[in-house]
Amino acid sequence: MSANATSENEENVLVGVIGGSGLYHLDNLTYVKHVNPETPWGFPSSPITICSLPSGTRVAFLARHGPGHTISPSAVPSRANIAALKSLGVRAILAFSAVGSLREEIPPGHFILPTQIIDRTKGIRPASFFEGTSVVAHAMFGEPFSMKLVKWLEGPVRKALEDEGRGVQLHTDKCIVCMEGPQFSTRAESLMYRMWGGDLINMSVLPEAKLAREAEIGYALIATATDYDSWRPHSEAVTAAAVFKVLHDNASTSRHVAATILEDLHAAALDGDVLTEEAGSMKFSIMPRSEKRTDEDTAKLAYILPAYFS
Ligand SMILES: CSC[C@H]1O[C@H](OP(=O)(O)O)[C@H](O)[C@@H]1O
Ligand SMILES: Nc1ncnc2[nH]cnc12
Repeated sequence: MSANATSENEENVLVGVIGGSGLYHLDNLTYVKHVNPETPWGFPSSPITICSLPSGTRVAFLARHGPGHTISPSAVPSRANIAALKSLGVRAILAFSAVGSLREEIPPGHFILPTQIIDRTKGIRPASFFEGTSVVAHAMFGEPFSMKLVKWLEGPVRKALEDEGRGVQLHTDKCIVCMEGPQFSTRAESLMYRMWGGDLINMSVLPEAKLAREAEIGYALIATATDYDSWRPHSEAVTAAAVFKVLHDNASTSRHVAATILEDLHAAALDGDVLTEEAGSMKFSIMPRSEKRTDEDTAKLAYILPAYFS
């Protein structure tokens, strides 16, 4: 285990990609190597693949559920995933996720950049790096995604989808419900989420987005619709089989989008413009130092926030 994240930053990888269901590799990029950092929160879901873009720029790829999809959404080691990406120098995360649609106008196959989240996880997932330590922190989460990053993504993602030519449309400003799973929702729940203002549903965006915020990493989600969940009265409720039918095409389009936009995203992250909301955001979220803070906790938290815990 390393002392802190930045001292491990030999790769100088600024952008990390998290792949969800169906997206287990970015094999349209050049493979460089695998790394598997042990963090204070354990090992990530899978070894992280370092890939190279045509210019030589490196990006990191992590399969959320492991390469053979062996980790259920409730058991994803999100703290280790986010900490491991931070240890490589990652400052912006582009996460992909298969989602159910709660809106008629978002059919399976469409892509979405959500801007809000409703938390329907059940409190069984460790959701903070500060949990179990002697340090209390309250991160801002009113805007759960990095709005500058989301706004930046809109143009390049839309263009990449148009260039691909499969007619995949992009929706913006949507609200995603994150449920616990692993079972899908009942029809009553699905209808309730629509009444609450939910547009999409998945089992993965939390606590990933919260942990990225605590680690001061810009985080945006590209949601890829696979089904209409269970709210449509005359249609079958969602099944895994229905989801699998769409995963392959969605993954192929996701790889195309990633390959098309990552070079510019890396440049934007290097420039810093898309990440100004995150940089320094935890500084005033951490409660004042108490005499109860242990050296062990300080060292642990230095792994993700060396600026405040060294
Ligand atoms: C395979 S259907 C349910 C599963 O799909 C989504 O995974 P991911 O977000 O990693 O693409 C959803 O969150 C569930 O985990
Ligand atoms: N309907 C759904 N509910 C929750 N997670 C999903 N992932 C894909 N489709 C989903």
